[in-house]
Amino acid sequence: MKYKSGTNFPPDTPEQLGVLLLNLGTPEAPTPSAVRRYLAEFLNDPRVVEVPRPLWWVILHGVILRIRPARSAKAYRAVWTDRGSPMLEVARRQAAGLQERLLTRVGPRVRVALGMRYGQPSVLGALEQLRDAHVRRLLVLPLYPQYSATTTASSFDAVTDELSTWRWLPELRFVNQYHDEPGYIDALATSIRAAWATHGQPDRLLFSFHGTPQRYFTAGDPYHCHCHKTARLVATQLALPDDRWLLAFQSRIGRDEWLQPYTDQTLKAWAQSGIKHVQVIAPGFSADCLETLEEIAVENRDAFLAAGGEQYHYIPCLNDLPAHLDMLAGLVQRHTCGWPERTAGGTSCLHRQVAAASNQSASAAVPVLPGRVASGLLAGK
Ligand SMILES: C=CC1=C(C)c2cc3[nH]c(cc4nc(cc5[nH]c(cc1n2)c(C)c5CCC(=O)O)C(CCC(=O)O)=C4C)c(C)c3C=C
Ligand SMILES: [Fe+2]
Ligand SMILES: [Fe+2]
Repeated sequence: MKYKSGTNFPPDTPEQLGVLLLNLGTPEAPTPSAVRRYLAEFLNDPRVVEVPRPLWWVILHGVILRIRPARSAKAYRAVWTDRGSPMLEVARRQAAGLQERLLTRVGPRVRVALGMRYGQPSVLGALEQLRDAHVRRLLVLPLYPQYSATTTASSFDAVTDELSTWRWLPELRFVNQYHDEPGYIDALATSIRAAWATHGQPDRLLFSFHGTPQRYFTAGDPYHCHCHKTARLVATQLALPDDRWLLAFQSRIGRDEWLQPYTDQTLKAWAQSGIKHVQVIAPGFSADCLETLEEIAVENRDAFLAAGGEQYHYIPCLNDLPAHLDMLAGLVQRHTCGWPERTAGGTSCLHRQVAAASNQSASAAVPVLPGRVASGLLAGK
């Protein structure tokens, strides 16, 4: 048969709400061969590298995949732990923490699965896991606060490519971005305040975001604007004067112009101009990874100190901080709002049942719907 099916369920099997948590992915090992496999998949994605395919194939296989894997593997070795790649380890904790919160807030019929856009655990495996748990409504949540076609849209492609091979599709919703979500801004501001409490206020705070080629921005990608809005909202919440912070873009690859200013050049210029104490936060990364733990926390630190800087502090990503997971759970609740649930007796809109339940109890507190997926109905926590 052309289209795939999952397990058959008896007619009264309760349906589940599924949350597919996605992140970029990471190599399986910090070795040149594993990194080559990872980069071959990642850099072959037309959302990431918008260059005509035949030309890109020659550059990728003829040059990049011959040189970069060994260099990147060395960097990966510097951040690898006994538990593997930091990004994957954090992602597992994020998925478990989100599952736990949703079980409490939403009810027993909600499943969280983790998928990586490139590598393992795969998007395919995560979708199959949810399908086999009888998920009939699926919320896809890519862990990229700022929308970019290179990341967010690429996650969408991976999900829909797989779903296009299925016979019975779930209902589908997709979180596009959460760059100005109040809980996210609060969590970032809280992390920065904690760094100030430990190290004092720096001369400058740098918000460093992963870069993208400038031409993607010119072509209409909103990523640059989302990054700026995130940084501005955090700075406003901290009441930081404009001359005490800046936004910059890191991780540039190749010779094309990428979004500016560049993180490494900015830090070096600051040190050379006599700025002694900086703190760097990377709000676009939902989990610490190679780009934060090696590039920001080691490489850029060394460069800043070598250029005359004296104090350099990297403020970790939100990772599995309770405030981060609470924000993600709230986001899931809001984005699943109004989803009706199919019950044994037919389809019923839980909105109406919640309204009825809260009419009965004047407190209108979080309504308890035993045995049902109250999913988005309990929006706003
Ligand atoms: C070549 C183009 C790349 C674009 C465009 C790009 C955008 C982009 N990436 C992230 C997040 C991450 N990128 C990470 C690693 C990484 N990124 C690229 C290339 C592009 N990224 C490469 C080749 C690599 C691999 C490492 C290397 O060889 O330098 C990671 C870390 C993954 C890990 O295993 O820890 C993250 C996270 C975003 C958010 C983004 C656009 C907005
Ligand atoms: Fe990247
Ligand atoms: Fe990098």
